[in-house]
Amino acid sequence: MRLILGSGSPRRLDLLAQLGLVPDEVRPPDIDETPRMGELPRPYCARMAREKAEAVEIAPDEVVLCADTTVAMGRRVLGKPADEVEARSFLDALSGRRHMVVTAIAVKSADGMRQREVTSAVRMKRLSKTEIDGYLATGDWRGKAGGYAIQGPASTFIPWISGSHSAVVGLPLHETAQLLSAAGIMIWPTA
Ligand SMILES: Cc1cn([C@H]2C[C@H](O)[C@@H](COP(=O)(O)OP(=O)(O)OP(=O)(O)O)O2)c(=O)[nH]c1=O
Repeated sequence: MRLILGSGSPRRLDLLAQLGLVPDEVRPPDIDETPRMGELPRPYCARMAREKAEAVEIAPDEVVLCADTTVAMGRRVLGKPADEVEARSFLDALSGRRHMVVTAIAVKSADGMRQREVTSAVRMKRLSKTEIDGYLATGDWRGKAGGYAIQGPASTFIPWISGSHSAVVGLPLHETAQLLSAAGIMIWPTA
């Protein structure tokens, strides 16, 4: 079986490497990521992962892995900020509060689609203007759901998480290994 990573996220490539997997090809999907009116974060995230997998063409001997990470403030979806102004508004909203990070994965092969989603709780300290200004200046918020990345300088803002660290970064490795194995990708090579 050939493994296709249906993602342009360098984080997902790195996380996959932690399973000892190097994709045979990377095929980033191009879909409309606009949430529907009133769509809640978890169903939105699951829909995104599924639509990404549906958008990637595969041959009968290929398995494609797609994922979506969404930050949820209550019923509100915080996606990737379009610009620094939006990133600041996200950080203002997250400051001093607990939020959820949902990552959904979808694995598609000739025998169908398998999906999982993982929700983690993350607490962010109360941020001062100096901290927000300083963090925005690093540019690390770009392309990150909610306008921060737990694996970068924003980790100094996060005293506590409950859930899966790899899921917050972009790919829940436990569930990813399960779905890929079920689809015929060998994780632990036999001698
Ligand atoms: C919350 C959080 C998100 N992120 C990243 C992971 C994802 O790359 C990104 C969320 O955007 P996604 O839409 O999930 O993914 P993407 O657009 O980067 O890539 P693709 O659709 O091609 O798979 O936010 C972090 O790196 N660290 C974090 O702590």
